[in-house]
Amino acid sequence: MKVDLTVEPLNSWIDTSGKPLIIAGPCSAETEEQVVETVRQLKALNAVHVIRAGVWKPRTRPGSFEGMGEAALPWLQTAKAETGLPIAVEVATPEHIELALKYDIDVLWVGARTTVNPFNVQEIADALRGVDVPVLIKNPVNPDLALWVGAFERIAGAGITKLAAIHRGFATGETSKYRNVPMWQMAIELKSIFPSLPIIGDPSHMAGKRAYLNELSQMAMDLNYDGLIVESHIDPDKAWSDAAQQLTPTAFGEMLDHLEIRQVDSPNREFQTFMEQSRRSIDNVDRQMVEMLAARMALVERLAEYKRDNNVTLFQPERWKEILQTRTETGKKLGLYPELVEEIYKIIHMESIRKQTEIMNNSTQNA
Ligand SMILES: O=C(O)C(=O)C[C@]1(C(=O)O)C=C[C@@H](O)C=C1
Repeated sequence: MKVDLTVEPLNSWIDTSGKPLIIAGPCSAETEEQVVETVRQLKALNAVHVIRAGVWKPRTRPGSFEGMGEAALPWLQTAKAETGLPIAVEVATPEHIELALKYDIDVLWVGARTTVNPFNVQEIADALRGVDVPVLIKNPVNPDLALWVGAFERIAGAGITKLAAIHRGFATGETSKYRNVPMWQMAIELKSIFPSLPIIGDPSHMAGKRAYLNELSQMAMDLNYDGLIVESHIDPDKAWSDAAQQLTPTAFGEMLDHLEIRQVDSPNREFQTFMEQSRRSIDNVDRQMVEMLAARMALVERLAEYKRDNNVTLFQPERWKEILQTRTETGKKLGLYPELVEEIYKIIHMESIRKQTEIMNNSTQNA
């Protein structure tokens, strides 16, 4: 999938002095005092560029706190007037957009529960036509890259060019220590489809618990993300939503201090030569791996023709079991994770079955 998107670089609409963009603020705006005090403390860190606050909260089940709605917007205006920090809120309907713009909200984000629904995203896109506002789009709740891509196409189609993605992790149904499984490869794939699209990590929603915020933020930085969006509350344990994953502004500042921000490259000559040589060696190994794969496939093809002529099924459970066991054992002895070898062999085996099916079906047609 290769698509074109017009994206203005982040630094054209927000000055971060070359540092990663830091967005922070409470999960929900609860009271004027809570909003203003949180924003004051975040401003004092001297590291936050944009304030986030949930005003309309999509909740899985009715009956829980669904946000203060329009009443909270003047509090955000007060916090902005006092600190000079721009404000971001989540919008899910055309009415939210109208109200957010009426109260001078600077940045809008589309939530994970909205990105899943193309009708909803299109309504938002239509409401944004003719408006020049930065829009951040969270990944859909489920790991469906096309929905995320489609949301960008719809919003960009309405003329929005100040765009960024928020990677908040996915509900996969698997058990994980995280609330939402990061699936980092989804963001990497999005970035290869839209190379100029900035990606912002949302460790709060991935983690679900503040204990995991450090490691997830570091991972996002190591993957060269353009920024972080983190939930911070003056009294997290008393927060009306997402209490377990919010940090006090002070704890958030400490976390930021401990983050290692690495550079994409180094001008050091020795480093450059070493990288150059290592990459040539990797190229060599990779070529051999691909040649080996092709050699294996050629063997499978011959074997499939024999199976076809002798009327034998292509899937051989006992042999497959033996392959998985022996290959993961060999890998383990060489220091490879068994899961890695297993995943690679599952793909190879499926391709082998696909190729054999093709050969068998061809015979039926030719017969
Ligand atoms: O050994 C076979 O019978 C094959 O068809 C080859 C192969 C493989 O790719 O290694 C493919 C399918 C079977 O389930 C087991 C193994």
